[in-house]
Formats: sequence, C-alpha cells, structure tokens
Amino acid sequence: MIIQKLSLINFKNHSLKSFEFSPQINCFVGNNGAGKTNILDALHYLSVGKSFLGNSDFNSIKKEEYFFTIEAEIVGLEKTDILKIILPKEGKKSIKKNDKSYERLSEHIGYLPIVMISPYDSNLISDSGESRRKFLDAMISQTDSAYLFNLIQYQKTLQQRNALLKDFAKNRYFDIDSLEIYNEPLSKFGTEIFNKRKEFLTNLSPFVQEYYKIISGGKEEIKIIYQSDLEEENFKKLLIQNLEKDKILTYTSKGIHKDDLIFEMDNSLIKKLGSQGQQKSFLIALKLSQMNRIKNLTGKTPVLLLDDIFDKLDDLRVSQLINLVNKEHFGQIFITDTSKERTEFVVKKINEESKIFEI
Ligand SMILES: Nc1ncnc2c1ncn2[C@@H]1O[C@H](COP(=O)(O)OP(=O)(O)OP(=O)(O)O)[C@@H](O)[C@H]1O
Repeated sequence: MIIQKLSLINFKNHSLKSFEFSPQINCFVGNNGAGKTNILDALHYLSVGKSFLGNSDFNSIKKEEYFFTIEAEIVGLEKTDILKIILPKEGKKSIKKNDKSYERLSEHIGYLPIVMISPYDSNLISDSGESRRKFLDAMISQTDSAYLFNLIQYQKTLQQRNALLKDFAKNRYFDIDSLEIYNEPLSKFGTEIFNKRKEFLTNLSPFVQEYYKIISGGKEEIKIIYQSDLEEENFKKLLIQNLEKDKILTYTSKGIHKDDLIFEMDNSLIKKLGSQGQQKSFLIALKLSQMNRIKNLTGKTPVLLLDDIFDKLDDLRVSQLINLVNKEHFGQIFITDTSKERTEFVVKKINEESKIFEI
C-alpha cells in the first residue's frame, strides 16, 4: 500500500498541511519541535486509528481548535481509497474509507500496516516486562485474531481469580472448589498464548540476529530469550503448587502475565552493557524483523516510519542500514531528521525515488 497524498487540518501543531508523497522515500527535515514526528503520528493514525504515543485523541487536536481531520489517498494493487479520520472535540472519532464509516475500529486494522521505529522504542529495553509483553502481544495480534481472543479471555479470567483471592482474604474464608473453576480456563488460554509466543519468538529471533549483524557490521551478537513460568511446569500444576503463596499474596503469582523477554548482547544484558547506538541498532533489527513477518504473512509490505533514525548511529551503521533498506525493498519509507544536509547525503546513496519536505 502506498500513501499518495496526505492532508492535515488542526492536527497537533499543523493548522493546514498537504503533501504529495513519493511511492518510495519521503523525508521530513526541520528543527526540533517543528512537527516532523507529528506527521508520522498522523500516518500512524491512518493505520490503527490512534496516536503511537498512546495519548488521548484530544491531545492531537491543535490547541484552541475544535476538531482535527487527517485525510489520505491510499493506492493499493487494484484501487485507490480515500481514508478520512475526523475527531470533533465534542463527539466521537470517525474513520471512513471512501465515505463509509467503519462500525468497529478492529475492521480497519490490517488495511494499512505500518511499522514505526522511534526514539520512544527505547522504553522496550529500559521499562518493566509489561511493555515487552505489550509489544509482543501487539506483534502477534496484528496477524492472528485468535491470539487476541485468547489474550482477552485470559485477562478476564485472571481478574476474576484475583478478585476471588482478595475476597477470601477479606472475609477470612476459603473455598477451593470456587477457585478451581478459574484454573481450567486460565491454563487453557494461558497455554495457548505461551505456545504462540514461543513459536513466534523462535521464528522471529533469527531475523533479528541477521538484521543486527548487517547493521552492526557483524560487531556484536545479540540474543532474545523468552522467559516464562510455563517453561518449567504445565500451567495447571503451577496453579496448584502455588496455591498457598497466591492465598497470601491475594493474586495469581504464576502465569503468562509474568512472561518477559531478555535481550542480550554478547551474553550480557543489552539494558546494562549496550551503548545507546547498540540499543538503537537492536531495536531497528527487531522492528525490521516485525516488518518482514507482516510482509510474509499478509502479502502487504508495511509502510516504514523512521523517526530520528540517524541520531546515535555512527556512519558505519547508517550506511549498513541504507544498504539493508536498498537490498530488501522495504516499500514506502518516511524518515525524519533535523539535518537537511545529512538527509540529502543519505538519500543520494539510496537507489530509489525520494522527496524531501522542509517542515
Ligand atoms: N495539540 C497540539 N497543539 C499544538 N501544538 C502541539 C500539539 N501537540 C503537540 N504540539 C507541538 O508539536 C511540537 C512537537 O512536534 P514534533 O514532536 O513533531 O517535533 P519534531 O519536529 O519531531 O521535533 P524533534 O526534532 O525534536 O524530534 C511541540 O512544539 C508541541 O508543542
């Protein structure tokens, strides 16, 4: 899919802006705070109907205005569609394709896949396991609706089991039978999620390693390790073995809601030993692998958004990344950078049609 045209009205700091894009490389250059990332965020809205920052939609309406619109012409293999997102300050957000509203946002997901690489990704390395689980879940759900269903059911059941454990503690009472009602569905949904996560990471890891090797020029080796309670024992047994502990803690202490991903570089934690450039290279490799996976599973090449991509990368890594983009034909790409000269220099090396927009 190619984003051919984009018009913004009152979106963040942009009152009125229109662009006609190259089907290959598009760069936004300008000073800090000019609104380059905001344009990428508008493209992110077109893909999933919300900001990549996870903020409330109302923060995206330009200050002191009453609505925003994002309108785009999307060229597919067979036809061109008009996508329009309108958010009034008082009212509901609407997403329309060719003037027809979607009933549910989920019907739109997958129409225009986008992969974004941004400085905010560093949270994936530095934050708690929850952000890595969210990232993992988002990656798998993009192409697997059954996974999303299992995840929602698991979370509901977990909440109910935890509420019961709290209720027992509050009322100084315990009834094993009513607690065990939740063990069966929890282990069923949990085990399916565990198997999918394991399979997903087994398939993804070699790509991340390969991309990292290319970007770093073979300097370091990275590894992704999936850490789960279910590696040691089956889920039903775990729930039984940890019953006394759960009663004291008043929550379910074992399960896939405690899973984590360990990112290693040369057998040490990237979080501890990786420099900013090495961490960034790892995140780029991870996201490019995600992109590759979406492409293989859906047949659609995601649009690639590279926010502040050259910051913290040395010249070798920048040129390796460019070679990679050249070789793998990543489809339509949007890049932001503060330096026009650097962008022009980099773009010249890429063997594709490009446009540079000064913001
Ligand atoms: N709702 C809004 N209304 C008006 N301005 C906004 C709104 N939301 C964000 N902004 C402004 O947008 C600017 C940030 O834009 P953005 O992050 O796109 O900058 P950038 O060009 O990517 O900068 P950098 O080079 O520093 O990454 C800030 O000045 C911020 O105040």
